[in-house]
Amino acid sequence: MHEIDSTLEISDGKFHRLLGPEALPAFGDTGELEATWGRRWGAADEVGRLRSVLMRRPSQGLANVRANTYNEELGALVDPELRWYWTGRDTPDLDLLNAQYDDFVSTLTRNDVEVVFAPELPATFTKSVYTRDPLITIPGGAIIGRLAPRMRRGEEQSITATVAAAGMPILGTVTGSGLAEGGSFQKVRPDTAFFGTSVRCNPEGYRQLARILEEFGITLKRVTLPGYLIHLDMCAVMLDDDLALVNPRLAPYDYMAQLWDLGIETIEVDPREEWACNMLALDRRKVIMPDHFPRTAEILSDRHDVEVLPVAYREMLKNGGSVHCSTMELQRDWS
Ligand SMILES: NC(=[NH2+])NCCC[C@H](N)C(=O)O
Repeated sequence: MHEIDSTLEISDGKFHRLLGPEALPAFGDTGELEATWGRRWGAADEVGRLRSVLMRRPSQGLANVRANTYNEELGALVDPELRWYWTGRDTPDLDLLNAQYDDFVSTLTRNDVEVVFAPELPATFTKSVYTRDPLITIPGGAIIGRLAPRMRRGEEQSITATVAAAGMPILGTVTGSGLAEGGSFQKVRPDTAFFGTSVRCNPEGYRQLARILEEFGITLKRVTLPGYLIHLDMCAVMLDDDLALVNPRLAPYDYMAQLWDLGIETIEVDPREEWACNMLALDRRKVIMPDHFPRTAEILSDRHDVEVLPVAYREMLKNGGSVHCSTMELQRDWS
């Protein structure tokens, strides 16, 4: 019999046919994702059982916020080099900030949520605690955005490395002149998400995200945020598949009308608690929310059967973001 000498003859056809390609099941098939990437990464909505979040501890650079930088007009301490702002006249109480942050992390871990930490960045990255913004997640993986202001540009690389090191697929990256921040992205249905364009999220960022999401069967609807409002997650939060909490003084009417068209009932924050929408759902009708919005919390628990887990988080809000801004879901149950 003729022996094949593979260093002289190409023998491929004889066995690659047997070892043939397996394009299907496709990447996003749940069994395929689990077998190839270790688990069912990503999330189809913002209310499914939360399994894993991305966080980063408050920047040590907040120690550089100086009292003599108070800007009367803006009501905040503002860095002359534009690397930070901190609302009010007082410098950050770092002990309080860190203690409140640690309590928030414990509340998550006590509720069996895995916390994946991105590493500390250089001191100029004073807003890097807000891991909501450098990326978005959908079923199957993450899409890395592109942050708008110079004070945040560069967080993307460390987020990419952290997500990849966790073993999660990266499905795309916003490039070119696109600006897209995760705080302005909201999943409301497995096939529908919203993106608020703003001073931080431009039409080109929308165009790129919409194109990537189309591949995954998700339609991205654009709404324009009013004034200088930076992110859609200040306007509304999903509490259940068909229930959202909104702040009608911030949310574009057009956006609320589209929620109603999707069959989503909206309830409103107490008007004295403008920040109250920025909370994190652990599951359907179960949320973590800062404890200084008692009126809205009462509306949720007494009238809508939402379980509210309060955390003290007020110091962090002076940096311009709350509990939703401080987390990005890497995994929620989806099917
Ligand atoms: N998802 C959010 N709403 N993030 C808030 C980030 C706010 C932060 N002060 C910034 O300017 O970047």
